[in-house]
Amino acid sequence: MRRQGRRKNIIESLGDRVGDEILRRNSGELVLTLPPITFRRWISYHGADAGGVASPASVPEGLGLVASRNLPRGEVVAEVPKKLWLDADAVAASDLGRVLGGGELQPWVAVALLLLHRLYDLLCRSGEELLEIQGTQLLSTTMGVKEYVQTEFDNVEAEIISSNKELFPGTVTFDDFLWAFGVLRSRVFARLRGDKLALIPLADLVNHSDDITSKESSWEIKGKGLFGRDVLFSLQTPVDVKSGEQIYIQYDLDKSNAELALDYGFTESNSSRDSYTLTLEISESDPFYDDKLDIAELNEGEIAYFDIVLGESLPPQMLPYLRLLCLGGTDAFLLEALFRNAVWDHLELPVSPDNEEAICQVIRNACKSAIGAYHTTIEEDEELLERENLQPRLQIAVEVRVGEKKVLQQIDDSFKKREEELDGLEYYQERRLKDIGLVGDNGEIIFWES
Ligand SMILES: C[S@@+](CC[C@H](N)C(=O)[O-])C[C@H]1O[C@@H](n2cnc3c(N)ncnc32)[C@H](O)[C@@H]1O
Repeated sequence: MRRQGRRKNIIESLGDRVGDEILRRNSGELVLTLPPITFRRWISYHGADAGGVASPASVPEGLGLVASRNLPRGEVVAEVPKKLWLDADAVAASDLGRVLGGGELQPWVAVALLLLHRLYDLLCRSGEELLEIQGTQLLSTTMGVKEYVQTEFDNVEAEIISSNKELFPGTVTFDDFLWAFGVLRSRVFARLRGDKLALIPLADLVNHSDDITSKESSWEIKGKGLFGRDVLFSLQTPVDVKSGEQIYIQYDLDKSNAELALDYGFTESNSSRDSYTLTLEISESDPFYDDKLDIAELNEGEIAYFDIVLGESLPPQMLPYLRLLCLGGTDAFLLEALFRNAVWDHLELPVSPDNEEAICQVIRNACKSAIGAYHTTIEEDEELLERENLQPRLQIAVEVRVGEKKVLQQIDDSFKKREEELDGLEYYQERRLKDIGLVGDNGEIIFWES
């Protein structure tokens, strides 16, 4: 499902003048105005199509790469020379590079500006509506991302865009900048981020399929020519593909549905994509705040984030962190400096019934309040998903929120079960008495022989 209807395929506009001819504005939509044959010629002119093995074509996911003959797994389907990439070097070599000098802009901001500079007269200005994601983590992440992009935009707007009107003659709005950010998020290959950030024309047409489960990367950067001087991006098909079928890769096995929705505008039905990030933090009003903070910093840090995946067990560090968070009363001796080196080892196992019960309550209350913040129930969402003709955006939002709720429900259920099992657990004092030989393996008191 496509997130931004206004862009068709940015790649044609990135490389050179031939590309600039291809995109034209048509009732606010970016459209491909040159016939695909011209685009293919442009690609093969630059030697990027690996001998015509795969061609850009219209597919259900928008544009995609289709095999021109039967391709065995590992066959190279695109080889894109560095001169066609949109990366920090392309920025440096452009008019924009001259203006930026060796400035300190983050790589993505520089590339986003280049994108806007090349496309300035083509952008339409429709604002992007938010998904129907009330109560979800996706909403807070989306809002966080928007705020971050807004801050970056305010800086470059003041320092670069408004003072270089010859490079940006139209009005560049926050929406345009957000669009450029969205293009980068959805089209940059996972390991090509940060300083290595680059948009790779042609290769960026490859769509994702969850049926591709191999962890191996489908691409590499190679040197070609004399002494490997010509760097190129080489994309291979991860599986056999028949002639006429689409080539797919796996974008990222580790991304949750919320991340897939945010980055690419689609979700997967695979339950391992349903996840919830629990954020745990020591309360400043905790009477042992300072000691707990010192201890937390030895391990997870002041704020701990735990990604919990549907159907999988809790992250191993979560219970020890929760034990620390809830430590109090007679158990507070573990916070003393004397125990500092061993405290995390002690927290690996149950400390006391009170502590373990407090953990269950804290988590169950947090789950209940998070579930209560969604404006629909799991059942209502499932009913919605069964409806035909659900708007794609609504469908994504519902899939993300129902997945989050299921994970929260799973966490609540597992702590409910734990609450019922508290009597059967072994706690610190018992372990201690066993260690010094005062209690036997079955809990019996051992008396000294006379
Ligand atoms: C790297 S681009 C791939 C080319 C893109 N289809 C186009 O038309 O330009 C990534 C975007 O393709 C679309 N896409 C890729 N795989 C998809 C999938 N399995 N389901 C739905 N959309 C997909 C999404 O819009 C995503 O943001």
